[in-house]
Amino acid sequence: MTAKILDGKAIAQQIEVEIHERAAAFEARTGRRPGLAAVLVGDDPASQVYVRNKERACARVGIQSHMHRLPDDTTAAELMALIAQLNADPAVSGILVQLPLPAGIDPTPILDAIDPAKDVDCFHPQNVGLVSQGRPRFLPCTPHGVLQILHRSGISAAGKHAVIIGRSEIVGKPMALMLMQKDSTCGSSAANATVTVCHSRTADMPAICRTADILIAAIGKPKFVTADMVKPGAAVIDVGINRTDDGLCGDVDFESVKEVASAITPVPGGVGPLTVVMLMENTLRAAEWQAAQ
Ligand SMILES: NC(=O)C1=CN([C@@H]2O[C@H](COP(=O)(O)OP(=O)(O)OC[C@H]3O[C@@H](n4cnc5c(N)ncnc54)[C@H](OP(=O)(O)O)[C@@H]3O)[C@@H](O)[C@H]2O)C=CC1
Ligand SMILES: Nc1nc(=O)c2c([nH]1)NC[C@@H]1CN(c3ccc(C(=O)N[C@@H](CCC(=O)O)C(=O)O)cc3)C=[N+]21
Ligand SMILES: [Mg+2]
Repeated sequence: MTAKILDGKAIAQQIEVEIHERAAAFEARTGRRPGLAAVLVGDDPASQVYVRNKERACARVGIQSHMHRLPDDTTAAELMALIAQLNADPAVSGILVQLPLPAGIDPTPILDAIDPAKDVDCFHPQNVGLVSQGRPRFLPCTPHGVLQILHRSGISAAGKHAVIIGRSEIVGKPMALMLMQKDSTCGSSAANATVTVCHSRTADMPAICRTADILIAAIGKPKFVTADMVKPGAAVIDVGINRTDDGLCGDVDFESVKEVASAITPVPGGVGPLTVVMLMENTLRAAEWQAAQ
């Protein structure tokens, strides 16, 4: 079997059209644009790329982007002062602090200081709690993007065994929460999957992965998932983005796994573009709620 390639870029473009229309309606109704403040501290090259992609997406869908590029010797106190200013600014609907922060700054108090109503990454404990309880205010961008890829490709997760490799707060853990939800929480079909989460302490991981109908890799290790770890006919979602000497690659060994899987996301052009567009959705959602207050 040769897998169907799930074109994340094309799916993201479809969703962008929908968001563009909603953003235009918002502007017509309120006389102002939704605004996204992005804070980038330091000069990490990957972060520069991601933030630039987010800025460009804002321009395409009709969201005003407010960029804050700060030097890598910025202090935690300076960052806290900026967050307070953005929290109070009515032109700012959503706030994103790009991770990782420079080594000297603990991200937790910074992220916790973001107004939960503007927390478009869905990192604030209040928003994570709401997702966990199945009554989300925002949905975390990358896991939401993965669900959109599945939904818009006609791959139902209901009753399936979904195996996630990785338990980070940004990808693996919220992915598990969303896939196990009973009811529809994201405007796509209810997930209703049976979920297993693997991590670096998991014993006999290849055997667990081979039982997955849907295998989601969020590890951060190039080509970690090989064909022998994949059940024939499984859908494989590659969240990983690794910069190697041969360029960008995912956590999945695409060339071998595509011969076993029924569907697979490429890197680039898979999950990444969905992460960006779901951030746009959250920013618009934030603006709509704030306008209704
Ligand atoms: N496409 C997109 O939009 C996004 C892509 N990414 C990419 O996804 C990848 C993962 O990101 P992120 O979740 O932030 O990464 P983290 O480094 O925070 O988490 C990696 C996870 O993988 C687990 N892991 C590491 N090595 C192994 C191993 N040998 N066997 C099993 N599990 C292992 C870790 O286990 P343990 O917890 O035990 O340490 C951890 O839970 C990265 O490549 C990142 O660049 C991230 C965010 C968005
Ligand atoms: N506060 C915060 N929120 C995040 O959502 C966040 C973050 N910090 N830190 C880093 C990770 C990673 N991430 C990506 C965003 C866009 C692409 C993306 O646009 N990818 C394209 C292009 C990739 C490229 O050219 O490098 C693709 O996969 O096709 C990827 C990954 C968001 N993250
Ligand atoms: Mg990708």
